[in-house]
Amino acid sequence: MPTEGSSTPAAISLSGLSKHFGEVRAVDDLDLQIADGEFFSMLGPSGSGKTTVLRLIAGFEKPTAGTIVLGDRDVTDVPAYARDVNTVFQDYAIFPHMNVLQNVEYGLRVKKVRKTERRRRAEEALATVRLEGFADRRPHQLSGGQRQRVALARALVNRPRVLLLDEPLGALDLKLRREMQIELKQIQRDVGITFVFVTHDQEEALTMSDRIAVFNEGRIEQLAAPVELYEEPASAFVAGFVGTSNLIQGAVAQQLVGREGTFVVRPEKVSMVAASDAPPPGPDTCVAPGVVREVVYLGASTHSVVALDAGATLTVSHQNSDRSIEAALERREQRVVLTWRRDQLVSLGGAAAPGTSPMEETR
Ligand SMILES: Nc1ncnc2c1ncn2[C@@H]1O[C@H](COP(=O)(O)OP(=O)(O)OP(=O)(O)O)[C@@H](O)[C@H]1O
Repeated sequence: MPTEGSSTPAAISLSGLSKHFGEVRAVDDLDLQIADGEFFSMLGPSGSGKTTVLRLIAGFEKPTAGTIVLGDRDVTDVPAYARDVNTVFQDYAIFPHMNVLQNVEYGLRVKKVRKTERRRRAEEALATVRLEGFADRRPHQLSGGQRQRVALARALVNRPRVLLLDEPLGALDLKLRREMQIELKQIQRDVGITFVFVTHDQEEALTMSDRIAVFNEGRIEQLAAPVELYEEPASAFVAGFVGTSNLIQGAVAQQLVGREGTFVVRPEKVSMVAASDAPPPGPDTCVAPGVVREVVYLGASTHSVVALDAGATLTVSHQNSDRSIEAALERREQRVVLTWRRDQLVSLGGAAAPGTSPMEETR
């Protein structure tokens, strides 16, 4: 999977890629390599340029500058239909008047593949997406998740080198979406095709990806494996976009951490205790008294938002496997003490995170 030092060429290489729409720099001087067989996600807020990158790779847009190489072929000036990629969109794009099998066969028919071969490959693709037995159904007789699988089979049947997926699960309800995330990852592993997946849902990206690029204003803020992205965010923007972040900066950092800078500590790394149980601050431990402002019960976990006497507001998360331990403290206006290990602080350079309030972040 990794590109560096590998002898196989990257599935996709973007160099100095830009796309401007008038004044808007939708994609701004992007360099990116995606490895063969990788499940790669582009994550970012609305308008950050993810879809435009996907459309440039597909050939639906012409770059303002830069090159696009698929494998060892420069396709920058190659039209969309002649590129070895397929795209799956959120809105399925399957033909309502054809049954499932005809839908899946369609691309092969256009390419004039012989009937027996066509049938064999379509049935294989339907098996891959676990839709055997649905060949004769019409799209309106399928659930949303099944329709999305037909769209996926339609793309896979062409055996593209690269599959581009633009928020393909966006129209599904949360439960189905979670199931499809796991399934999509399994299918990708089975077929071994490079998947480039666009989403603004950080949990979805963390669940499925080998690597994730976090986009902000047409540029990549950080490119890393899910664990690294979450545990070691490179900027306040990434910390704020991936997971719930607690920022400690300015005078508060000076007081709680003992030095200047901007720091992040994740909510599940912070403990909330009664003042009488608080440890003394030490070289390894940060200790911060405060008042509980909000309590958000989320089923498996509870988030408490605590206004620290030092000035910052932090979110604390704990699992509800043992409700007795912290439940007594989870009351608004309760005085508490927050503690965390100093080595669980991530030190950040740069500017502050986007202005989400702690309550928005917990939901
Ligand atoms: N055809 C177009 N004409 C003008 N501006 C465009 C066009 N397509 C995209 N843009 C602009 O380019 C920027 C990036 O858009 P893009 O769709 O790539 O973002 P995105 O990260 O995919 O957002 P979303 O998650 O909402 O789809 C936005 O400011 C958008 O308004």
